Amino acid sequence: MLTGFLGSGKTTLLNRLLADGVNTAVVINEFGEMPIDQDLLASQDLPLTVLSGGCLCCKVKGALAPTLKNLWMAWDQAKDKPFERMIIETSGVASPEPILDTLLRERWLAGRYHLQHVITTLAIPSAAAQLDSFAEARAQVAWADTLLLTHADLSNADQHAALETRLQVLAPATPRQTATAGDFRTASLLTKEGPSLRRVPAGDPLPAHSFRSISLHLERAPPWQHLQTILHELLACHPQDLLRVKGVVYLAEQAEPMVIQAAGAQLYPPVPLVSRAADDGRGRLVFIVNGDPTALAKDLSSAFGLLLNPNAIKLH
Ligand SMILES: Nc1nc2c(ncn2[C@@H]2O[C@H](COP(=O)(O)OP(=O)(O)OP(=O)(O)O)[C@@H](O)[C@H]2O)c(=O)[nH]1
Repeated sequence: MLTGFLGSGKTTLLNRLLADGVNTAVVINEFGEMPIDQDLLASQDLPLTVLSGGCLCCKVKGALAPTLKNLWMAWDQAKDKPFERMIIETSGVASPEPILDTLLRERWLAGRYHLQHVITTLAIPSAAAQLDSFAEARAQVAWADTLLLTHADLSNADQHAALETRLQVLAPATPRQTATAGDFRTASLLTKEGPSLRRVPAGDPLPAHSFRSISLHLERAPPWQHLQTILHELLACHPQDLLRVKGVVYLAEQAEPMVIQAAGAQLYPPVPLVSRAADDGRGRLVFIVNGDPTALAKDLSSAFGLLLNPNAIKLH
């Protein structure tokens, strides 16, 4: 299971893990109503289930057991086994407990699947602040078998030290690895076994999330400079509430669709999309917000203006 806060590098790690050629079934959980992650997978030719529009720990928790049962049935009945392992990528705001509760306590599943390893990604520049602010981020660290510290190339010594101080308190004994620019040593991650006896979650109901998502479709292709300016301004105006931007858009100067990503204050350069699961020729952007999303929705509407259809902005 891969977990870790918004934008910390789960999908990047997933792509690295999938590159080893082992047949893998993937279950991706996305908080946003409009899923993006499946388009970001380098390999599209695998058993893939996307559970979107909420977290596996709450809104879509009920979908996990049936999904895993269906995948197991397909595996069991196939002559040529379609996969040898499964990777579950949780949403960035999911608490791992209810997911582990399903995996470890559901008798049918626990008798057929073995939970090998829980990996939690933490982006060094932003993780200490996220751990201070969000119980979900602390739970992701608490349940990890391995902590993978990412974005080392964008971090400085102070950020590293601040995170180390927090981890010494939250998970002093959990092994850690550091990665630079997505250069994960995946072979050593995959051969690791989790604990032979696992702590079983208490199963208590969790407090409700404070997170919401906004999704929109772009009807026109903006030049990158225009889109970049809009996104920079939105990130600057909403430093506390706008946690993540993710999407696939068409740009005026580019034939192929481009992947757009921002996490915290960091806007990443757009990357051409290699292949796309479903292509309707329209750009899609998802914004994950902490707290009331109405102020951001208003700003999105005026910032994107003519690029949008009326009623194109959806709050969830
Ligand atoms: N510079 C740098 N960028 C990275 C690193 N790891 C990931 N990224 C970039 O960070 C952005 C977010 O990475 P993802 O792998 O999509 O993060 P995620 O945890 O899957 O995000 P969510 O699923 O939305 O929570 C992408 O633009 C990645 O290319 C890293 O170590 N260094």
